[in-house]
Amino acid sequence: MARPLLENVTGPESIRNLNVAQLDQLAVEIRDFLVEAVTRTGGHLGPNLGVVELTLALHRAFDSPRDRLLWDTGHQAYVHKLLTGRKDFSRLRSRGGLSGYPSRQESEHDIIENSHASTALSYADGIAKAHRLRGRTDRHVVAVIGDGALTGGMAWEALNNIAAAKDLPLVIVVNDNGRSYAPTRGGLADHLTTLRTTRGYERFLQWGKDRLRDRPIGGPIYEALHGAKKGLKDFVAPQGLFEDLGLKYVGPVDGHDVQAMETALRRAKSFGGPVIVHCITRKGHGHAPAEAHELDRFHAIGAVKSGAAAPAGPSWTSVFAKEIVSVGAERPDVVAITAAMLQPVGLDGFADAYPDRVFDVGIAEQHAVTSAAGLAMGGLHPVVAVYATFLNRAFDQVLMDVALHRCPVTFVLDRAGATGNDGPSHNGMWDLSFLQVVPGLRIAVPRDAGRLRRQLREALKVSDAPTVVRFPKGTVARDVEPVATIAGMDVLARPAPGTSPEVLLVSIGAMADVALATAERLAAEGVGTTVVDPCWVKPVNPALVRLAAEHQLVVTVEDNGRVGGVGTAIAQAVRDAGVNTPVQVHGLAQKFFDHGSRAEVLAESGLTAADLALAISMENSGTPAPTGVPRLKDVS
Ligand SMILES: Cc1ncc(C[n+]2csc(CCOP(=O)(O)OP(=O)(O)O)c2C)c(N)n1
Ligand SMILES: CC(=O)[C@@H](O)[C@H](O)COP(=O)(O)O
Ligand SMILES: [Mg+2]
Repeated sequence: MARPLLENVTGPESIRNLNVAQLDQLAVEIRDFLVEAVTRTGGHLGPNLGVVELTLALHRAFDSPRDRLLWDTGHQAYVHKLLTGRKDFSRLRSRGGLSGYPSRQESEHDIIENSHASTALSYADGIAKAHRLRGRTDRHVVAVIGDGALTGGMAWEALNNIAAAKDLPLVIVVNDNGRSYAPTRGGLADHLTTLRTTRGYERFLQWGKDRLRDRPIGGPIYEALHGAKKGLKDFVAPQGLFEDLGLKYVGPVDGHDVQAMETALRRAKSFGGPVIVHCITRKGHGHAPAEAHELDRFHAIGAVKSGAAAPAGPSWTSVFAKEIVSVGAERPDVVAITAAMLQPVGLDGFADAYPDRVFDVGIAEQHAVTSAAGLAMGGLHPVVAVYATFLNRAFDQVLMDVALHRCPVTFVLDRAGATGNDGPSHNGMWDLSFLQVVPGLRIAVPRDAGRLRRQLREALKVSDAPTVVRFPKGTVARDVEPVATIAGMDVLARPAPGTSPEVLLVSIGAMADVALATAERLAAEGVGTTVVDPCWVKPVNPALVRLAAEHQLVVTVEDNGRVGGVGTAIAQAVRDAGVNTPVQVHGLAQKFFDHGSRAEVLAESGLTAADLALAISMENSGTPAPTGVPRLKDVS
């Protein structure tokens, strides 16, 4: 379809003189653009279809970037990007293309790049206070937060502070579509539903809108009714949780009505203190297949390429999903916890089979972990299934609530290692580092489906310590059977007959194929390599230290940040045992990676067979590093 209005949008100022009909037409054009573009590249189609009118109203009521617009989680900022001069979505989430989240290097209109949910209100609190202290009282801060993100604890820590700062010019837009992926759970969600679905209040507003809107005097009366004092709302809707906190509340507003949204936002802006604008939207709005998609309203879709080959095999997640269901039949003490991601982490089958043994705590990873400690203290064995990067925010809970009490909690960390397209805050590259310091906690890193099934069961058998099983995103690696086992470790390859064992290549988890290919390259140079997979990487297996003593060089390869990871722990154990074999540690560079494919992120850190073989050969022969290959000392 032609998109004449969208084509003329070069920045927020372009939409400020459009009339209602033009805005409605522009919304149609934006939706059409999003469906076409995001279907081609993959991305967060549903959330962005739900915020078209909301974003138009925001950029009309406020003056970005002077006014700061913050997007919680940031996956719903595509329309914001379109309205701030970024229309080339052809390489969305691919290296060199637009990020799938706000990006400060892309635009001065973008402020938060972290894709971890429930943070926007805290940023807003800080920025608004900074404006006040710097005398910038004419600048507004607006935070858009979803009903899902509002179930995160940080959001309530922020609200507690914001509510106390009566003169803080801060507008909080609650984008309430009733869903994270699935319908949002919990008492807060129920309260929002009450506000949203109180028929009397909605019907009353609709009556006002229909009858008053087009009359000359109707507008102001409608405005007065819509911006009703508390009395009206109490009369037709229950006392608001937010008002109990001392926050002004405007809404619920139809988030798909640009005019109503703009009116509400301007009213909120005029208050001069913290205000909640509760807007009601529909995820996937305006695109029938998304609206009909019961699972998650096209929350995050893959690229729909005509004729694209089907995935090469099952995903890591699906292997876990199947195994945990069979474990559930054998172990009535096993229960599971998700942080609003039941299906993405593979617990949907378990939930279908054992509905009473799955708990969706909302986007509340800290609560998930300590609640798991409670479940364990109650005699159960909880499985906490989260994306690896999201466990970061529950580190203290793992350390002091689970490990200190030696609770038998099993953490299943999906999307561990380089994920790539979701940008720097989604790479699960931290867990093998920060979990190293947790006393008693044990970590399994399966290399394939067979090991995932086995190690999950091994983890669930541990009754006096927390355990971790972590695996990457995507298609599960092919099964690699060991040629031998040594004290629970799998030997994947030995030096060719007649070749002395020079290099001990320690392959961690899904890096097995890269490690084996590296060993082949080294063998071609006559370098004898033993490839070993420890399977359980924490604590370091003493047999690995003994193997190190039998080789001239130890090389470790892991899909985690280099600093403080498994390789570092092995180097420390080798040193502590008085073994002088040098250890060469390979992992992801300790940096924030630009979005790109998993392969691009791994290659950027030299985690390819070619780069590893070269680095090992150089180390082995002591020759100076050729240009281009990151010397280990050069890669932080
Ligand atoms: C700490 C954290 N946990 C989980 C996620 C994964 N996640 C991304 S979007 C999303 C749902 C967000 O729901 P909501 O805030 O209501 O926004 P909507 O998609 O409905 O617009 C979740 C759980 C995340 N980004 N951050
Ligand atoms: C925004 C967010 O955190 C999730 O939607 C994430 O983007 C999903 O990642 P996967 O596509 O790997 O499930
Ligand atoms: Mg939502």
